Amino acid sequence: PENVSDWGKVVLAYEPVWAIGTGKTASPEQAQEVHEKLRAWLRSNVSDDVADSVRIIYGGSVTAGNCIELASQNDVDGFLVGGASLKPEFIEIINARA
Ligand SMILES: O=C[C@H](O)COP(=O)(O)O
Repeated sequence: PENVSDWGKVVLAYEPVWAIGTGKTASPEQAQEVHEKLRAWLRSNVSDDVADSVRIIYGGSVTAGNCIELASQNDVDGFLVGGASLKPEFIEIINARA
């Protein structure tokens, strides 16, 4: 933590390996559970400020069809999009948290 001078520029991504490019997506509950634990780790090991400001994004078969529900989770701050970023539906994923 002491080696990072600006936590505002740090983005943490959670990507379950079984979800990358497979069409299998973590459920919103699964993603929330992991993101919440990552944020709790930051709170314990770094600071409240960092825990509250670091963006924790989810990656793994995000689509227009599942992005709204995933984005509705408290600790899901955005997405790391692979395959769907090459399709027109990408705009819907970009706007999922708008
Ligand atoms: O680089 C992107 C991530 O590995 C997720 O890829 P995906 O959205 O095709 O599963």
